[in-house]
Formats: sequence, structure tokens, C-alpha cells
Amino acid sequence: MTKWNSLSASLMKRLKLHYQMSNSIPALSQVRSFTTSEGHRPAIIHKRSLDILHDPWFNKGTAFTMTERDRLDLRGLLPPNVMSSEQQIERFMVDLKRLEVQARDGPSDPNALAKWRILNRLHDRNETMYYKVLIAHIEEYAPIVYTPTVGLVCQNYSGLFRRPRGMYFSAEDRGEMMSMVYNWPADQVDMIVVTDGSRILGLGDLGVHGIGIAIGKLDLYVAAAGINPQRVLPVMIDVGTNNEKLLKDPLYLGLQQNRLDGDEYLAIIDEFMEAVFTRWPHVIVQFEDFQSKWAFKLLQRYRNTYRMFNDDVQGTAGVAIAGLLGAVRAQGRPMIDFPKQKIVVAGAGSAGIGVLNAARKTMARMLGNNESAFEAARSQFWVVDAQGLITEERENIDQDASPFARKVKEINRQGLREGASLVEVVQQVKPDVLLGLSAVGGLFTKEVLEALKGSTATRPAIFAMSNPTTNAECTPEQAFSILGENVIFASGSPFKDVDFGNGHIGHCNQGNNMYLFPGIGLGTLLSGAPIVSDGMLQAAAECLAAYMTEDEVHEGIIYPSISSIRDITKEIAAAVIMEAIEEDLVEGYRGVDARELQKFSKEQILEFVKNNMWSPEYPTLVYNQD
Ligand SMILES: NC(=O)C1=CN([C@@H]2O[C@H](COP(=O)(O)OP(=O)(O)OC[C@H]3O[C@@H](n4cnc5c(N)ncnc54)[C@H](O)[C@@H]3O)[C@@H](O)[C@H]2O)C=CC1
Ligand SMILES: CC(=O)C(=O)O
Ligand SMILES: [Mg+2]
Repeated sequence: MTKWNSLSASLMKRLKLHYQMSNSIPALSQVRSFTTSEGHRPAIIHKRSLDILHDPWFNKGTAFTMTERDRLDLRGLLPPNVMSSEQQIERFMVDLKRLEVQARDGPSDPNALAKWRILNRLHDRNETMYYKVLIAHIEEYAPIVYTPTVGLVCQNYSGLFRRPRGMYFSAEDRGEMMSMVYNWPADQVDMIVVTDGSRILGLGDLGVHGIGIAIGKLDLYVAAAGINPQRVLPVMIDVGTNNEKLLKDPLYLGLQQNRLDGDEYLAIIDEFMEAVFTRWPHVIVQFEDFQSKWAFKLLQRYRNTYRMFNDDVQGTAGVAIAGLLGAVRAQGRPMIDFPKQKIVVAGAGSAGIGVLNAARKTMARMLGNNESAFEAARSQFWVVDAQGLITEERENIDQDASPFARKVKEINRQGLREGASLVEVVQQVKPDVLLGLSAVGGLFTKEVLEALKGSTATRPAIFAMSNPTTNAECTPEQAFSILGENVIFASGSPFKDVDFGNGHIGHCNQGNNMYLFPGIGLGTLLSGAPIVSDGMLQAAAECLAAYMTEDEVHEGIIYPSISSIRDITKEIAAAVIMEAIEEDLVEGYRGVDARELQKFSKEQILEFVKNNMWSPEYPTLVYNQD
């Protein structure tokens, strides 16, 4: 204060002198308004960065101006749109009122958002307790912190936003990212989940509000994989949005401009990757919910240089493979019969194409792993997108989908044609599996499900994998009521099992990449591998498939219960490490170097994984003045 008083006095003196010289001395109130750019005496604070945001006395949230953000090392720690305090109040009030509306006609669980808020407040106050609650009640709260509620959270994020969590890099930050990363308080970051918000679950472009999905995924990294919560970082790269509603919404938290594209877009993602790997060379970056157009390109661009993977393309593929192999076993057939399965896939985006590529490779491996095996495997798939069946006749065919375009001769024989509808395809092909990654709720209509009755499989399988719940291609009730008790059913978001009322239960499996990505991340981290190889991903998928017992698959249970996710993740991480050893990719982790790791038995690797999983326990605290 003393310092300020003398500074203020000398400033007044200088101002007075200036105005005397210009012959017009202003009133005292006018002079005061010159004292700071904000027009008030500043508060001297002894904090910077996140400590300010976490201090209710000084925090202004989204109202920090850009100059203040730079001055106080806050750049990147808040969403990019600077708001007035009036806008902040309006955002709060809109959200408050929305709660009443939601309680009347909101989602199937009208309390889901309220539960999310309570958990989020606990997360803000006490991380250890938050993760204790989440781990102990994972089955109950995964649907709140993850799909489906996380989708609703992202859709309502402008109202729900209180304290920032994670970092924001925007198109306005070009050239600044290398220094901005140092605004993050942690010297060690193990896991980053990054999104550009362009395709959040099946909800489309949610712009900067998509950060909720990165936060939700990292919650599972902590709960399932035991990644230390102080070493995770959710990231939003805000390159604008093409969502017209958000572009017009005065309460939107992101940049109100259309998405950057082409080289401008790439330059931003490149700069981000360079910045985070410069500060944290051993971090793993999970790309999440990027629109397909960029998902594949970015994966190809970075996968051989950086420790990264794309969850929607690669994580989903592994989970689908595990489920598809489970479905073969559920039919009472050996897994090696997988290449005989006829599979219709609805949806040819990042997830659908990721699954198709991995399933084709798995079949080809089983058939001898040569060119003819790869070609034979191709003919087991029929792909239907928004324009119907994809064939070689498709104009401007997407290059990622083209390997799965059916040959004209083949489809003529099958009584099909370019653009044939899903019902027609199912009627003619009589598939063993119908798999949906279309983001279109209810796509598997009564007619489609009726057509599946003609399946040549003893137990046809339906994977309605789109998220959140409202986007599921069909519900388990619809599937079981039309196709009977024998059908195998999996959905991306959780549904309740169906009670047939005759003592039998129709199992609703959750086919979601949450069973894989935590183990892929943990295994990669502990192996020290510099990249995430195809082999490591394959090992993760095979481990998940092998987790299910014969009895379980015969009962139609092809994925484990989420309550055992910590155990599954440990097994998957160990499988990933073993594959990294096999491929000579390990570089060690902390005190365990590569050579030591290479000598570990399977049991020792499992022990090593277990010992490196963080558990929420209060540490003893000691004060040290330095
Ligand atoms: N269960 C899981 O673990 C995962 C589920 N997903 C879900 O998959 C869905 C799709 O994700 P992306 O592939 O990234 O999206 P995307 O937008 O890239 O692809 C959607 C695809 O569906 C097609 N489509 C649209 N309408 C259709 C229709 N009427 N019939 C057939 N196909 C139609 C589009 O042409 C496009 O090929 C989302 O809902 C997402 O939540 C994604 C990743 C993991
Ligand atoms: C589960 C997931 O990653 C998605 O729906 O995009
Ligand atoms: Mg995703």
C-alpha cells in the first residue's frame, strides 16, 4: 500500500504538472480516473496464474481483460471470449432458470445436470475426495461425468462454467503458445486430452464448450488408470465454430468467428503440439472429437513423431474389435471364424472408418496376413453413410471410405446399388452384425430391425454405438422386442438391462472406448514408448476381448461391467507394455529403465503397473517457508 501511495502521489504530481502546462487543470475526480486503465486503484496481490482464479476474493473469471491476462500469467487459462460483468450475471441467470426448465421436460434423468454440478463443485474444492467418490461409485457417476451427461454439460457450458479447468489455445494466440504453456502450474504433465470442439459426441460442433469432453475423459484417466490428477491437462483449441447458434449467442465463451481451415488450421495445431512437447517431452496427447476431416489427417501427421493417438479412430476401433470377437464367441463359434462374419456398418466418419480398418486388418491376419487375405476381408463389409450404400460409383468419394466401396459387379449380384438404403442392405445381405456409428438416433428403425430377422447368424449382434443416449441407433428394448432374447446388444452410452419377465435378462453392454483409452495411455506412459504403435493398440484390443469368460459371452455379456474398469485398465496397460517391449519401443519410466523393464515377467509388469497407479489418499502435509 505504501508503495502504491507514493507511486500515486508522484503520478498525481506529474499529471498536475502536465495539465498546468496545458493550462487546464482537471478536477480531482478526473485525475483519479487516470490512475489505472480500469479506473480504480488496483489491488496489490501476491499471486499469479491459477492461484488468482482459485481465490474468490480476486477472481474475475471470464471478465479478466486480455492485458490483465498477460500481466498476471492468465493467458490460456480462461476461455478466449472476454466478458463484461453484466454478461457474466446474465449467463448465471440463464443457467439458473434453465434448471427449472430441465426439471420439467429435460433429459431422462432430470437430476443429471444437478448431480454434475454437485460433483464439479467437489472437484473444485477437494480433488482427493472427488476421485474417492468417483472410483467408489463409478457405475453410478461415470454417466454423469462422462457420456451421456457430459454431452448435456457441453451443450449448456456457458451457463455451467464457473472455475476454468484446463487450458485454452485460440486462433488469437498464434505465436504465443510456446510461452503460454508455462502458465500451467504443473512441471509434469502425463496426459493431455485435446479437442477442437468440432464434433462433440454425436452433438456436432459445440465450439469452445467442447472442453467438457476433454475434462470428462481425463476424469476417467484418473479414476480408471490412476493417472495422478495433478498431471492431467484438458485442452481446448479454439479455432472458431461453424455452429450458427453459438456464433450468434452473446453468452458464448469462445471466439465468435467461423472455423479456420486448411493451412491456417494446421499451423495452429502444429504450434500447439510443438509447445506442449517442448515443455513436457514425455506427455501423451489424446486427440478427441475432432471432425473426421481432420481426425485422420492429424493422426497421420503426428503419429510417427509424437506420443499421441486419436481415441475416436483408434480407441473405438479396439473396443469394437473386442466386442465383435465376443459376438462370434457368443454364437458358439471360435474367434478364428471372425473373417466369416458379414458386417453392415452405418456411419463412415472417424469412428466408423477406424472400426472398418481395424476389423479388416484383424480378419486379414486370421486369414494369413497376405494381400489376398486383405482383399478377401474387404468383401465382408457393407458401409452405409448419409447417402446410402457406398459403392465404387459414388461421386467424390471420401478417400478414407473408398477402400470399403463395394464393387459394382458384387452389389448387382446381391440385388443392391449405389446409395441403397440401410433397410435394403440389411434385407439383402442378412448380416451377422449391424454396427452403428452414425450419430443418428433411432436410425435402426423397426423396419431395419425386422430386416435383421433374416440374419444368417444364430445370434445376430447389434452395436448402437453413437453417443449420447439420444443418438443411439436403437434402444435395447427395441432390439430385444423385435429380435428376441438371443440377440447380442451393445450401445455407446449406458442403458439398463432388459428384464424379459420370464426370469431371463437381456444384457445391455456398453461398447465405449472408455474400456481402452485409459489402458492405452497408462501402458504407453509406463513403457516410455515414444509413439503409440498399431501393435500396442492391437494388444490392448485383444486383452479386452480375452477379459470376458466363455460363460459371460454365452450369456450375451461381451464387455465387462464398468465397476471393474480399474482392473481391466491395469491388464490393458500391462498388455500395451508387453507389446512395446516386443517391438523394442520401451524407454523406461522414472526409476525403471528400458533394460530392467525388458526383463520383467508378466506378473512383474502387472505389479509395476499397479504400483504406479495413483489412488486418492490424503497425503501428510508439512509447511515449508521456502
Ligand atoms: N461408442 C464409442 O466408443 C464411440 C462412439 N462414437 C460415436 O460415433 C458417432 C459418429 O462419430 P464420427 O464417426 O466421428 O462422426 P462423423 O460425423 O465423422 O460421422 C458420421 C457418419 O455417419 C453418417 N451418417 C449420417 N447420417 C446417416 C444415416 N442416416 N445413415 C447412415 N449413416 C449416416 C455420415 O455420413 C458420416 O459418415 C458419434 O455419435 C459418436 O458419439 C464415436 C467414438 C467412440
Ligand atoms: C465415446 C466417444 O469418444 C465419442 O462418442 O466420441
Ligand atoms: Mg470421442
